[in-house]
Order: sequence, then structure tokens, then C-alpha cells
Amino acid sequence: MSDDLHQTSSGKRLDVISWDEFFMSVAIAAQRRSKDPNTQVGACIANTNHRILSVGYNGTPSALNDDFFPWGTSDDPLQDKHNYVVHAEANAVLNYRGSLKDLEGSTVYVTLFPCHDCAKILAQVGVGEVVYLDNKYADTDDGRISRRILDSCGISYRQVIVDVQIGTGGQARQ
Ligand SMILES: O=c1ccn([C@H]2C[C@H](O)[C@@H](COP(=O)(O)O)O2)c(=O)[nH]1
Ligand SMILES: [Zn+2]
Repeated sequence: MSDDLHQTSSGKRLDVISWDEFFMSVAIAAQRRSKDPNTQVGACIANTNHRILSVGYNGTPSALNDDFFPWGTSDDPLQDKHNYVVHAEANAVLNYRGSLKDLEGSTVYVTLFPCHDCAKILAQVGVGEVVYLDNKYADTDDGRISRRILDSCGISYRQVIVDVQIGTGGQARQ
């Protein structure tokens, strides 16, 4: 090893991003596709061989024209976005085109701690670990139920702090 902290004596770069940073960066990039004005969520599922299996973000089902559905909340269930949005983790599972068996033991990188519905879905497909960025609903009943589900199903979870720069965004197209 050379004295240089950035490369070995053979010239190999050492200051590469970690796997956590890499997969969370993918989740953050996916999050930026979300049309939700209040909370954007991205998820990236990686297997134990450090391969990305699937990615998702919170959005309406693709056949549903998201220009004509509400993006706010309302006492009227027909006008509340929560009743139309598919969650990021659910989309990541649904977007996977291989056998769901491949998801067993995988790690889900998600920009927001999974809600209790997503916790159930992740548990049911056998996810082994959840790595999250934010947990703004930790002190809600939903957060407590979610942790109870993950704990009971033996799914570990941990928070990571990543410092990534991903593009500058642009004009939303579709
Ligand atoms: O596990 C989760 C929890 C929530 N989401 C999505 C669903 C909604 O689009 C937003 C939450 O909106 P709020 O205005 O903060 O209630 O986040 C998700 O994808 N995964
Ligand atoms: Zn959810």
C-alpha cells in the first residue's frame, strides 16, 4: 500500500463510495421521480451479492393518469392522495420481474422508514434488512406498529446518513 490514502501502490482507487451510499443513492434518485408534493420516497432492493434487484418510488399506478388524481390530503377519501398512491417499497417489490424468492434475505434501502403496510409486504417476501434515511413518523402509531412487525419477523433495521449529490433535477416531464 502506498502512503496515498486515495489509492494503493498498484493505482487502484480507494476512496470509492460504500455499498450503503451506493444503494441509498439509487433510492434517493428514485425518490426524486415522485410527484408527491409533501413526501417523496424511494426504495432500492439489493441482494447479498450487492446486485440491485429492483427500485421503486411512491406514485399512482402507472395506468392511472396522475394529472387527474389528488396530490393533497382531504377528509373526503375520494380526494385524498393516500388512497391512490402505491408506496415506494410496494412498487419496488411489484417492479421486480424475477422470482419473488430472490428477494428473500435481501436488503431494502428506503428514504423513509416503511409504514406498517409496507413492513407487512417486506416481511411477506422475506426481506432480511431495512436501511433507512428518515423516520419522521417514528412517534406515530403507524411507526410503532411498523417496528413491531419488523421486530416480530426478525427483520433488522438501521439508519444511515449519506452525503450524496445527485444531479440538479430538471423539468418534470411525466
Ligand atoms: O412506507 C411508506 C410510507 C409512505 N409512503 C408514501 C405515501 C405518500 O405518497 C407519502 C406520505 O405522504 P404524507 O403527506 O407524509 O402523509 O409517502 C411510502 O412510499 N412508503
Ligand atoms: Zn408504506
